[in-house]
Amino acid sequence: MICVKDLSFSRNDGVNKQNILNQLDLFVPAAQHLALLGDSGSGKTTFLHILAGLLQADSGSVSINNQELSSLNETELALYRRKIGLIFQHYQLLDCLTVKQNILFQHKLNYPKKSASEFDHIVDELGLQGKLDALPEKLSGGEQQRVGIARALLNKPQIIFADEPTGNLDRQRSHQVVKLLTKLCSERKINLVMVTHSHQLTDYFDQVKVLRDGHFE
Ligand SMILES: Nc1ncnc2c1ncn2[C@@H]1O[C@H](COP(=O)(O)OP(=O)(O)OP(=O)(O)O)[C@@H](O)[C@H]1O
Repeated sequence: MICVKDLSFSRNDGVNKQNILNQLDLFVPAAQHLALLGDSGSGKTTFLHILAGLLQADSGSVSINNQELSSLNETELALYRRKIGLIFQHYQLLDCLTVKQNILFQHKLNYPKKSASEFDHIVDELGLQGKLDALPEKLSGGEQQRVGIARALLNKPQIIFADEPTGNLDRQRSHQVVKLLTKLCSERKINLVMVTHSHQLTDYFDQVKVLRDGHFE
């Protein structure tokens, strides 16, 4: 569950102050999926980073599953970040590692002593069986993004934040990836927040918000 109240964020380069997000309110019930749209520069990534605990708001509150992010110290924030999944436009895979190693990488860092019990199942659902020993450069964009999704899901996140995960894919692949991502999140009751430029992809979501000039339309 995501609850945002009266959230504002600005950037200050020492000379000028730029208001980026102004008094935003948002409620996404547990397990629901939100699509976040808006023109380039409207603040979508900034908002996503605040929800993910990577940036701190100037004012207002962000509560994720009843945990107020501004009240967390650095250690608690690090623990919070372990419980979320991040998916990026440019996949952020490690070029020198195989698909299998990429999928397991974050899980190994977060939980060195735990086995990745869902590995086979997730790889199967994402159709990556035949690709496990390949390097990312040998994969298509859609396949690389499915690796990114597998890596995020393996940590059993409570929430997934996806920043334009289809930004590098054609229309057909975009639909395939978003359909799969929303299905897998629904089955696992994961909250999903996805930034996109595409209105055509919003049909897969419970809620759609559009950012304009720092406000929700
Ligand atoms: N590190 C930074 N330093 C200074 N300004 C920044 C920084 N990152 C973003 N901005 C500014 O904040 C505003 C919002 O940027 P943001 O990346 O959140 O927009 P966006 O809606 O995600 O854009 P896009 O769709 O192009 O990715 C923009 O005016 C941008 O120039």
